[in-house]
Amino acid sequence: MTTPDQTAVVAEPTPATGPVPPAGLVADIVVDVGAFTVQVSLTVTPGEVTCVLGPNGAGKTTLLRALAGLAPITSGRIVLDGDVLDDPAAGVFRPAHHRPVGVVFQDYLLFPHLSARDNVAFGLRARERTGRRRARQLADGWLDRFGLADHADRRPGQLSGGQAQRVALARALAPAPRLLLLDEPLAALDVATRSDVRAHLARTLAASPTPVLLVTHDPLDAMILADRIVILEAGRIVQEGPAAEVARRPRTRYVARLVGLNLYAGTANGDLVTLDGGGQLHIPADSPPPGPGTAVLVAIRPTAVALYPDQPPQGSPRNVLAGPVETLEPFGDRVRVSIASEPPIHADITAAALADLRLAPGTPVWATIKATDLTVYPAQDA
Ligand SMILES: Nc1ncnc2c1ncn2[C@@H]1O[C@H](COP(=O)(O)OP(=O)(O)OP(=O)(O)O)[C@@H](O)[C@H]1O
Repeated sequence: MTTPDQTAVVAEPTPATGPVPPAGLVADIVVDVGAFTVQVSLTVTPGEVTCVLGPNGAGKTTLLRALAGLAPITSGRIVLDGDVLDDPAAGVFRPAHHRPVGVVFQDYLLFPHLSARDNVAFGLRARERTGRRRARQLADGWLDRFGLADHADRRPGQLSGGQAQRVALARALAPAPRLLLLDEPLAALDVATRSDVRAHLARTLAASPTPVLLVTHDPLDAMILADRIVILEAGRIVQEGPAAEVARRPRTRYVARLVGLNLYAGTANGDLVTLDGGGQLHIPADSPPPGPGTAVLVAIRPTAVALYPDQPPQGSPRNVLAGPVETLEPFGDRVRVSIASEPPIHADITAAALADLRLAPGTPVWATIKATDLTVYPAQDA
């Protein structure tokens, strides 16, 4: 029950405030470079790491350059923590050096004539107007945190690739940017260094409240570093979501290849899907059947595909495909066999199975997949 005293407290008028702008990045932009157009709508919230994945020429770098203020947008708006950085219709354009945005490109772009300390201090002095002495002290703190205290006096040419990458990250983070943009930050590193630096990057980004947009070609980077994945193809976002969801239900062939799945588009009728590219697949009868004529995607893990040298006996509710082996490639601890069947399919088999089957390009082979190993989902987002 409410006493009169409590009512008086609750009834105290609160000052009117305007709507609180969303924190983090909100971008809805069109960018034209030559004949190519990037058109995306994107948000990144504080503390979130979003990875942008896409094939060569998809527009990933163009997107990052626009957000950094290094390329003008044609139309739309870029808003960071409620501050409008770009809005050509309103005549707003905040130049790159006045944006609270940290940028790390794959070739680091460290100043070759400056020590690691002065490279990091440069970022602080440029953005924060920090005095030289103070900037160097702060830079030493960052280098220490990144395990580089002993390398502060070295120039970039005296650092390994991994160390230089950490200096670049320290330089970008030191001025406390409100958005961090990373363009293929691990691409220039050799395989061994890459996994160390990836682990360091994962720890650093997880501990940072700064929203991060990271461009990569490498699905492993995305799976390890990202809270959310955005797939860019031909300048458009074709899929976005948590990494596990994107991996489980790819919406394009590019994504399916990226996460190592077979993917087919087709039309469902009961428990049979007629594929757009030719062929049919039996889908699980017990799953809720898509309505007749529904456009669906069917995903199959290559490890769920069993191979036989001869036609397997009929009977069980399996899909049976036949065709010659097209290619054989090592894939992790298995061998990926691509078969020119209808539809074409990839199977991942062990080296022992490969030896048993005596497969080579051109060998005829039968592939079976249980209906229960097919994942079926609507081709359009619900
Ligand atoms: N300054 C420019 N003038 C004309 N076209 C450009 C310019 N910059 C980029 N492009 C074109 O825009 C498209 C997207 O390029 P962008 O570098 O953004 O792709 P990307 O996804 O980063 O590719 P990659 O993975 O190969 O680095 C490409 O077709 C490229 O040729």
